[in-house]
Amino acid sequence: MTAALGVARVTVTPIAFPDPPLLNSAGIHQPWALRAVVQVHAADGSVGLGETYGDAPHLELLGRAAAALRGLDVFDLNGLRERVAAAVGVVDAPDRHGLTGPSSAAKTLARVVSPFEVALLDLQGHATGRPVVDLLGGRVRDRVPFSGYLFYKWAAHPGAEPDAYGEALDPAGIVDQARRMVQRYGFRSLKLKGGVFAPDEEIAAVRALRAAFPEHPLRLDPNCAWTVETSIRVAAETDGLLEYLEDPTPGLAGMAEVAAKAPMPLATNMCVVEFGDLPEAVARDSVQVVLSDHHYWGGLTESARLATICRTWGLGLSMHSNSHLGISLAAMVHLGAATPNLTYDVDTHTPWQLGADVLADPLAFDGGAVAVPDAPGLGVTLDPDALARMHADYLACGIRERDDTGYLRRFQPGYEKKRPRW
Ligand SMILES: O=C([O-])C(=O)C[C@H](O)[C@@H](O)C(=O)[O-]
Ligand SMILES: [Mg+2]
Repeated sequence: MTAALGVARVTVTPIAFPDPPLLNSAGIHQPWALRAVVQVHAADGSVGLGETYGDAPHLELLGRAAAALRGLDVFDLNGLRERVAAAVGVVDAPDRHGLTGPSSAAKTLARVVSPFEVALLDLQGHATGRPVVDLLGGRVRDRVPFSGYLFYKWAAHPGAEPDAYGEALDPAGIVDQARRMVQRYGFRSLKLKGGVFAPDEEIAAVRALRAAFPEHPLRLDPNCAWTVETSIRVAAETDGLLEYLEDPTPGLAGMAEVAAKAPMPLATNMCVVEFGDLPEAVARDSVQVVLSDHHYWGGLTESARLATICRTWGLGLSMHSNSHLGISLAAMVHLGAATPNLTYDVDTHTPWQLGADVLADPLAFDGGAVAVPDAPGLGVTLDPDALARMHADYLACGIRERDDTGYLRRFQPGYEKKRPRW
């Protein structure tokens, strides 16, 4: 038997990168998105990478976990979970925007474990000479398909220069954005982030997308901005237009009421957000598609277990995404490639990072898909200069917690986050 490979030390580096003014049901993205890069250094000098949220309360918990990992065998993922659970304790650290649904101690713990688990898998890959996809069960596809993620947005943050995508505040703006995104990345399905304008305006945008892209499967996600009644009405009016309707209304009970009448499947990354949510969701038939997200489901191996549960209960499966960089994209690609029942194209914010990355060799999109790397581990390499620059941006930007609502309130003082709003 080969000797265990122990963790020598762990670093967690908070970083920031420019984020366009994207609107959602919580408000608007701030000028900087926060992330944290985890580097797990093994005793043989190899380094595993992970990426996660960079909000201050989360960073504090990451620090506690990082301090507890010395000597852990990089193959001992159960040991990782035990150590992190002991270091973190029972803590519930919700995010302010609420775009990933309710928080709990179990979900908080899963969020803290995740980047370390990805980094250990990266290390396992380096130790064995195998890509992470092989450690997750082997590849069932060579390319992972993504959907183009469309947002209502301002042309620029107030006082700043417009970004490359410009303004999108009506159906024509959304169609124009979709054209640019499809042209540049080749996406073959499209998701509109809704919950920003009154439902009829968003239905009009979906109709305009259908007219401009007759072959692209479409999705609409208002992040729980609608009542049950509004959701049922919108579902009826978008019959035949959407491959799924994502999180129209809050909660498993409300979603079940909508699902009973909606002509299309309902998807969620807001009401099934941890394993404990699944029994009720299945019993009520609240959702037909689960959007996993390794950042809050506890990492890649736990997300693969979620996929098995979805298959058992006949649930569709895809992946949720919020602002992320290339380490997370690589992790999503390996997971997507190892998941037989990935039934829909995966979400990604990659176009919205406008080229920023911490990697020397970010994975590229071709025909809307990303080829699964063959190199050992995640198959990506950190760019230490980029990391240092983005850490300096973190120190200088002054943002310590994502707050879409507070930022919008600066420009629209009466703005309130309401779920449901309509
Ligand atoms: O429900 C979703 O798809 C998201 O929450 C995705 C992103 O978080 C997005 O809404 C955002 O960041 O504004
Ligand atoms: Mg969603």
